[in-house]
Formats: sequence, C-alpha cells, structure tokens
Amino acid sequence: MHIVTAKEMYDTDRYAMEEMGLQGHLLMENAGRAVATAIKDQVSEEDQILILVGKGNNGGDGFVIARTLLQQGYSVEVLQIPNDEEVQGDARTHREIYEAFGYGYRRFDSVDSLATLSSRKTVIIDCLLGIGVKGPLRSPYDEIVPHVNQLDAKVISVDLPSGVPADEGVSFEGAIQADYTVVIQYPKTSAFLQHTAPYYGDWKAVDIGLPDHLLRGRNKGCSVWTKSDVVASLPEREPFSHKGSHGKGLVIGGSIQMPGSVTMTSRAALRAGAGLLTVATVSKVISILASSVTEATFIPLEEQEGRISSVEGIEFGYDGVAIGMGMGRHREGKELLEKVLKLSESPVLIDADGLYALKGYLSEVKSRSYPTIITPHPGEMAHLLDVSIPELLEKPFHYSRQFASRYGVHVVLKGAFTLVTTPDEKQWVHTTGNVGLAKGGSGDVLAGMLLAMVMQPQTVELALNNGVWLHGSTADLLTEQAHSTYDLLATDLIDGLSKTYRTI
Ligand SMILES: NC(=O)C1=CN([C@@H]2O[C@H](COP(=O)(O)OP(=O)(O)OC[C@H]3O[C@@H](n4cnc5c(N)ncnc54)[C@H](OP(=O)(O)O)[C@@H]3O)[C@@H](O)[C@H]2O)[C@@H](O)CC1
Ligand SMILES: Nc1ncnc2c1ncn2[C@@H]1O[C@H](COP(=O)(O)OP(=O)(O)O)[C@@H](O)[C@H]1O
Ligand SMILES: [K+]
Repeated sequence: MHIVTAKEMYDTDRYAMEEMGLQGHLLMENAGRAVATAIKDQVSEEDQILILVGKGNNGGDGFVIARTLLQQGYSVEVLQIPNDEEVQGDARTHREIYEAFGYGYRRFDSVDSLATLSSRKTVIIDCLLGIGVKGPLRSPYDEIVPHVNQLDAKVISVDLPSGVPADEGVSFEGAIQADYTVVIQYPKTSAFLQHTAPYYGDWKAVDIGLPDHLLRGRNKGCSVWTKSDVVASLPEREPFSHKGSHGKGLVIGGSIQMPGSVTMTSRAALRAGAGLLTVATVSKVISILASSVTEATFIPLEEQEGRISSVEGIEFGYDGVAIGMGMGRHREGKELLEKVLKLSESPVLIDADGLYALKGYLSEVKSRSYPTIITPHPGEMAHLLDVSIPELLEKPFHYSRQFASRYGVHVVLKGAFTLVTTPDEKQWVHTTGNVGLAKGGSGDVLAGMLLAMVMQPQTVELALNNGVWLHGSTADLLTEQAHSTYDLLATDLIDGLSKTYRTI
C-alpha cells in the first residue's frame, strides 16, 4: 500500500484529470461513494448522522456521501460551514447534484446552533478540511472542531481528521479527534507519525480508481509492508539445501554486566532460520550463554572489566554479522567496530551500544563494499543525527532518508511504526507490533531475526522488511492469544516466532 505526501496526492489527481480524462467531479463521485460504503460498516440505520461540510473538495466529498446515504435510507443532515458562494468547482457541482435530488442542507451560523443540532446526533461525519489544510485552524473551524471533539457522538473523518496536515514536519494547532477515518485511496504520511496518528482513530483506505503506476514508478517512494509482501517474498527452503546454505552468522556483543541481550539475539537468529551461529563474547558470558543457546558455537574474546576489548581470534568468513548488543559503551568500542566493518565480507548489522561506537566512524562506512545496517531506536537515532528526539519524531521519514543516503546505510528506525530505509531512499513503514514490545530485550530479539533474514537468499531490503514484519506480527499473535501487552517478554517472541511462520 503506497503512502503519499499531499503533493503526491495532488499530482496523482492532476494526472488522472489532465492526462487520463478522469475529471475531478468523477473522482469526487468515486471518492464519496467509496467512503459512503465504508461508513455503512461503521453506522446503523438507527443512527442520526450529521455531515459537516467545509469549503474545499473535502467538503465536496461530503455532498456525495450525504446523497449516497440518503438514497439508501439513512437519516442524514448536512451542515455547510462556508457561505454558498465560497463553495466552488467540483464541490459546487456536487452540491447542485445533491440539491437536484431534492435534498436540502443547513448553513452554519453559530456554534450555539451547531450545539443544538449536534445534540441529537449519534454520528458526525467530518468533511471540514482535507489535504488542503494550511496552518492552525481559523475561524469558525477553531470553534467547531473543539465542539465536535467534546460530543459523545461517533466521529468519522473523511480522508484525514480535519486540521491534521498530510505531511511530516508541519506544525498544527487543534484537529478533529476521529474514532474512525476513511482514507481516500492512499494513506498520507501523518497516519504514521507518533504525534498525528492518534487523531485518525482506526482507519481504512478506500479505492477511488486513481492510476497506481505513477506511484509505483517513484524512485523514493514509501509503502506499508504487509503480510502479502512477506508471503510473496520470503524465500522457500530448497529441499537439498544444507546448514551452510541457510547462513553462517556471527554475533559479537555481551559483557558481564549484560549477558542477556546477546543470548536473546543468538536464540532469535537461530529460531528465525540461521543455519549456523557463532557468538563472540567474553568468557564469563560464554559460560552463562552455553546452556541456553545450545545450538551455537563460541569464540572467547579478550576482555577488560568484563567487556570485549579486542576482536582478535575471529576469522571473518561469515554470511552476516551483528554487533553491539550488550557490548557496553567504552573507548575501545570504535576500534572494535572499525575492525569488524573492515574485515567482514558480508552485511554487518549494528545495534545498541555498537551505534554509539559507530558515531566516530560514520564518514567511512559508505566506502564498505557490503551492506551496513543500523537498527536504532529514536534515542539512538537522535544521537547519531545530533538532533533532539522530538525533532527526529517530527520528521522521521526525512531524517531516515537523509541519513541512509548520506552514509550509504540501511536504516531500521524502530518504534510503534518501524521505518525501513535503503541507501537509495526507498522506504517502508511497518504497522505490526504493539506496546507489549516496549520492554527491554525486544530490540535484541529483532536484531537476531534480522541477522537470520539477511543471510537468506533475498535482497537486504526484503530481508529487513520481512524480519521487522515477523517480529511485530509475533507480538500481535502472542497478545491476541496467550499474552497481554503487560506480561509479554522479549523471550516469548523467540518461541512465538514458530506460530508466525506457520501463518505464512
Ligand atoms: N480532485 C481532487 O483533487 C479530489 C480531492 N478529493 C478530496 O479533496 C480534498 C482536498 O481538497 P482541497 O484541495 O480543496 O482541500 P480541502 O482541505 O478540502 O480545503 C482546503 C480549503 O480549506 C481552507 N483552509 C485551509 N486551511 C485552513 C485552516 N487552517 N483553517 C480554515 N480553513 C482552512 C482553505 O481556504 P482559504 O480559507 O485559504 O480560502 C482551502 O481552500 C482531499 O482531502 C479529498 O478529501 C477527493 O474528492 C478526490 C478528488
Ligand atoms: N509502542 C510500541 N508499539 C510497537 N512496537 C514497539 C513499541 N515500542 C517498542 N516497540 C518495538 O520494540 C522494539 C524495541 O527495541 P529497543 O528499544 O531497541 O529495545 P531493547 O534495546 O530494550 O531491546 C523495537 O522493535 C520497536 O519497534
Ligand atoms: K476531513
């Protein structure tokens, strides 16, 4: 499923209208009818529906929705916010068609009369503002929106909750808090940002018949990674393959203070399908690990104060390397990482403490001939970028693209919407996973799953997307069945992965 900016949406609309003859009022008819069909799943014939219509094309959608629902026997009233003359173009055409059917509408005069009208309604359909919103809400929207937000009625927004901008990095003040949003054709970026997504409530995108090929051709496009993508791309195992064909992986990390993280990464890598796994860590961690990661082999490394101080002794002939989990942050970190990046003739995934070591070596990463993958959470990413966490979260798509292309790395920016970005700035958003994952260790498990994935016969971008999907879906499956979002442990994900694999 494509994700678009406001500009991409307008460009697609324009192309359909100007190059393909799909006129604006036809698109609006398609949009209104598709939205009305989706709304019918959210309301009943007993509901008293009020449609709020703004001056732009989002308001025009409202007249099509009203006509469609009235024709099908629903109780609908329409309140148009602007004056009659302010409604122009396709929206005006559809108001005229609506009236030609013999249906009437009211005009907004004050919030008091809106209060009287809305007090009898059980459903409000918000067609006030769409992707054309600019800046903070102006009068009278700045009074209407807070009024709607305090009603008990169910609020359904059309395209996006009025007031919420389509794009990232755009400030706004006040917006409709929807219970449900019917998105027109493609979800907009704001449906995947921590500070704007909650305004949408649950959402669904409806097809209005726009041509898809413009977006398919985008070289820097963004999409949602879905189960069907996993089913289509996860490599099947060849009947005559052997353990070597399933990837020989190396995990470097752990310290006496943090032996658990490397244990989880290793077990997750094996469970996710790594053929052979070696763990390079300090001797005391090996003695802790050996009984819980029985399938792995070990390389004891030199240590200082319980932390790895050298990677001497590792023969770098692996199909994939993961480094950083539980390694601790110390001066030698940069040197260790530098050696690993130079000597590894395979993808290297850098997580956790490895990311702090990476900061001093960033400028040289681009010259590697093999893929480099970083898996930061927002705190680690903000540190690498030298920006604050709120700044990063305002524009995570932008910052990930900028970082990935500048340093030639694959970025897996973790969070409620994990974002995968390639060095050539292709992006995917993940909607699997839930708050049960917000617990120490979930990231270590993800690192292991990703290590296993990059060693399978698939491109790095497929591997990362499939790995993030498997991780998030396992959390979803476990919290639907055996666990709650309180009790889910990172280690549950490792065993739970078996269930997820069986669903595909
Ligand atoms: N053919 C198509 O394109 C299709 C489009 N479709 C639909 O159209 C929607 C986009 O339509 P749009 O471009 O008319 O924008 P939209 O948000 O409805 O209105 C913008 C107007 O609102 C005003 N305004 C802006 N900011 C404001 C603020 N802060 N506070 C107060 N007022 C504010 C501003 O007016 P101004 O006051 O600046 O004169 C501006 O003119 C899209 O989301 C989808 O639903 C579908 O039907 C499919 C076909
Ligand atoms: N609220 C949330 N919803 C969905 N996934 C989440 C949420 N919070 C965290 N996660 C996921 O959990 C993992 C946490 O990783 P990380 O912060 O590195 O954990 P740790 O370092 O403790 O192992 C990431 O995969 C992240 O996407
Ligand atoms: K809206």
